Amino acid sequence: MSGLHLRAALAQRDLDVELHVAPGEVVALLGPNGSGKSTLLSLVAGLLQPDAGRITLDEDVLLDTDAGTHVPPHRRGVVLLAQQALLFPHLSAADNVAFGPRARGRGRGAARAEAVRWLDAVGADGLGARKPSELSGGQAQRVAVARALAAEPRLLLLDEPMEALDVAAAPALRQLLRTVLRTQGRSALLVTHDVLDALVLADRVVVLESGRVVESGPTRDVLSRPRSAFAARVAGLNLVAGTAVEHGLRTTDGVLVSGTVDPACVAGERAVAVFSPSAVAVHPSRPDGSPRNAVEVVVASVEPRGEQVRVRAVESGDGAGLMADVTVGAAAELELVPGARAWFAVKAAEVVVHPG
Ligand SMILES: Nc1ncnc2c1ncn2[C@@H]1O[C@H](COP(=O)(O)OP(=O)(O)OP(=O)(O)O)[C@@H](O)[C@H]1O
Repeated sequence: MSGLHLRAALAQRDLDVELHVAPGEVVALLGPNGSGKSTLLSLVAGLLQPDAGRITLDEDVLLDTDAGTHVPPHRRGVVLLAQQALLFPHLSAADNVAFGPRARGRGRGAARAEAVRWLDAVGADGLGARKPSELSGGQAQRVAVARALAAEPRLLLLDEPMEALDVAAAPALRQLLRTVLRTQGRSALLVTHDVLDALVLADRVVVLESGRVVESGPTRDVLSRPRSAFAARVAGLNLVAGTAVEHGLRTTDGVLVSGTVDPACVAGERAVAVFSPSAVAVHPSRPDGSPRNAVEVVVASVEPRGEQVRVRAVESGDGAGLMADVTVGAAAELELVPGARAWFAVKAAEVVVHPG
């Protein structure tokens, strides 16, 4: 058995969960407030004890309530990166990062050298001499990431690491985490409220509701075809997979989807185009005029959603499974019923292409 295996029940938090993170896998935990996401991370980190359960990481038993095993947090080989950077206030940034290597028995010089390397890797070079009180929120979070990674955890626990950052700083940290998690094949369990974090960082999504796993699967499947109420609420986005090209992506069927390309995309590598169903216009025939992404679809279903109706395309062809939100009037006028043909169009400005 390898990777993380967890089975835990904690009545006080109404939690009863089984979870697996494979070696090198990044799993995003999604769920409403109070669904138990942070509690789960605390159990893995060893900050909380379940009433009953067993947690193993690779060949090590971290917890076994039957056998009375409880490995303390600092000997679990896991690191928890919280919303707030939680750096040691009296140590410089470099000493904060060197703390992990020192704890692993590295000499002062070697630990320092590792700290410099990690600060460099997270784009915080030049900040090593500063105390945490002299860092901005974004800088402190970068240093915290460096400190977490320098500890060489077997599993990285991320509790909404982007939450405390302003909107301007979040994309840079997201990209940094992506680079680190992908290139180094790190295993991680990521708690997030943000679909984009899950999409960009995670291989798999696990949805918690009321302390139970209600859905799990590859990120794109869960986000594009959500089965749980929560996933449907947070996701419900159109996702089109393909390969990044200069101004968008190309699907495996050769269809070009134009959009704004995230700078983290590399041409020729896997990417996913994301756009909201409300950005999709529906036409009876091929729309002309401004350059748009347009595809002919066969309507699979038409479901009321408040003031609007959601039109879903059949699961085959170029526009497989795409969704469009239109007014009730438009749906009637266009005679959008299952089996009908229609054109879905979305402006390039409404499409964002992310690494996939
Ligand atoms: N320190 C605590 N003491 C007692 N109960 C707690 C404590 N922290 C959380 N809980 C309860 O445990 C349950 C799970 O909470 P938890 O914080 O794990 O949820 P979460 O999914 O991380 O929520 P959020 O998205 O709001 O951070 C909730 O019912 C919550 O009220």
